[in-house]
Amino acid sequence: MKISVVGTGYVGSVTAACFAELGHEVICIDIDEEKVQKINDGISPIHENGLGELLRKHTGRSLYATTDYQHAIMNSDISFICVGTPCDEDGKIDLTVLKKSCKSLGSGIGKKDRYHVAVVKSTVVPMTTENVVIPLLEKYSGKQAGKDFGVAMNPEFLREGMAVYDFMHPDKIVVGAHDQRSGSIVSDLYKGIECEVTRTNLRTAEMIKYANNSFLATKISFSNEIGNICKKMGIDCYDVMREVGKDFRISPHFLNSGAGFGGSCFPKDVQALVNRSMEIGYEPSLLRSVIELNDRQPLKMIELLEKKIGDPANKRIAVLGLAFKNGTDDIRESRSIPVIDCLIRKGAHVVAYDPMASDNMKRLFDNIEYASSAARALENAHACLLMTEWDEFRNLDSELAGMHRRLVIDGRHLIDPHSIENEIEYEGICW
Ligand SMILES: NC(=O)c1ccc[n+]([C@@H]2O[C@H](COP(=O)([O-])OP(=O)(O)OC[C@H]3O[C@@H](n4cnc5c(N)ncnc54)[C@H](O)[C@@H]3O)[C@@H](O)[C@H]2O)c1
Ligand SMILES: O=c1ccn([C@@H]2O[C@H](COP(=O)(O)OP(=O)(O)O[C@H]3O[C@H](CO)[C@@H](O)[C@H](O)[C@H]3O)[C@@H](O)[C@H]2O)c(=O)[nH]1
Repeated sequence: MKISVVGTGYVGSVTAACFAELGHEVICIDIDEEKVQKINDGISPIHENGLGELLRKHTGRSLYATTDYQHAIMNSDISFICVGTPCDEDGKIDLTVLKKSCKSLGSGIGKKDRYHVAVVKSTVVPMTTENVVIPLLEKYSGKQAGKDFGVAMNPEFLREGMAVYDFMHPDKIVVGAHDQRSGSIVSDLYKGIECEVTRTNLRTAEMIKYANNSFLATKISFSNEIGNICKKMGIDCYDVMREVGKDFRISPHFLNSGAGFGGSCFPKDVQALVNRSMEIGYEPSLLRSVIELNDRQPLKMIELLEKKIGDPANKRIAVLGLAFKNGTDDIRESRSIPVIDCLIRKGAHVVAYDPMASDNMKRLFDNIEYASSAARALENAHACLLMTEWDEFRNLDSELAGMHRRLVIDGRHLIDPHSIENEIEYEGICW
């Protein structure tokens, strides 16, 4: 099939490259000329395992990028909308970019005499496709959804760092459709991937994505709550959760207590669902607590630090890990951000290190020191805060020797407390 992908950020570039790998012809559309150029040069616009290889393999053959919506729509049969859907200041989903892309897509569909299917892949709160996307497409195309063009909603469940693998080996493929014909066209695109396609309606597909992310975020906040209670009683919560996870009804995944969840999805998606629930007259008290606990959790790192060293003012504090998780340079909603912010306000001298994300963090904090290695960051530091689950932080040893005080506060349970040598003081956020 001939596919166009609108928005070639994280999800868009992975979707485009993976559909090309499945044998489809793909045109990427973006308003960012730099991204378009990168894709046409076979360079990945984001840091993601395996994506560069796929783009090098398919660019110039079955895949290219353009800023020209009209050209892309004319030369494809299906368009996947993969633009960002952030939250505004009140936590409400911000559909500005989605609406703009629907306007351009609608105009393109209006000028076409062949059937075209518009597919929402962006995460949107339930009923957005029905109440916002379809009316805009109809308005700007002058055509009728279901009759002249098709509409579907196909949420994406990939994880950053594992995005290509997740796209090609999904647990589920969900296709919500306005009409049978669009649903079948979208489902057929996934032939070649070993996974059953679940067919449903538009709003159910939208809700599956929010329920999925909210449940995973709830598992993390639940584990953090148990971890905080365990810490107060001297119980090892990691021993506890390991046993809890053996229950097949629970599973061992996403039970790792720590400094909380970050990233471009969980925080904004749970928040958007809370907001949408309030709009329809339901108070989502559990989801609110999930967010509140997650907001408080990183500040526990500071509480532990102050308990150990007192006022951090003028003390050199090493923050190891800036990315929101390992395997990515993405710092969106990273739990390091509130920690660094708080340390700066308290007058500490912050020295940060991350194997990938320092350049991104420099755009947010240009008033802290950035080190080129963990060892450099730790030189003469009064404490080390471990914030991201990078493997290289699991075996810190000689690096700790240069510290002024060998105090490690572990926000990700990276170091086995039982393996700690005598001269190192260790505090786990939940241990
Ligand atoms: N990042 C993830 O891991 C992930 C996973 C699953 C779902 N999602 C969802 O997918 C959507 C996209 O997320 P993302 O992280 O890929 O976003 P992103 O910000 O990385 O990418 C969005 C892209 O859209 C482009 N864009 C902006 N305006 C445009 C327009 N008018 N026309 C065409 N392109 C335009 C931007 O230049 C950018 O390249 C969101 O709804 C998100 O919630 C993200
Ligand atoms: O036991 C755990 C597991 C994760 N995390 C944290 O949770 C956050 C998110 O991790 P992860 O889910 O691996 O990353 P994302 O790439 O944000 O992926 C999530 O968000 C995507 C966007 O919606 C979804 O598509 C994915 O299915 C969903 O896992 C990170 O800060 C992790 O440090 C924990 O604190 N404890």
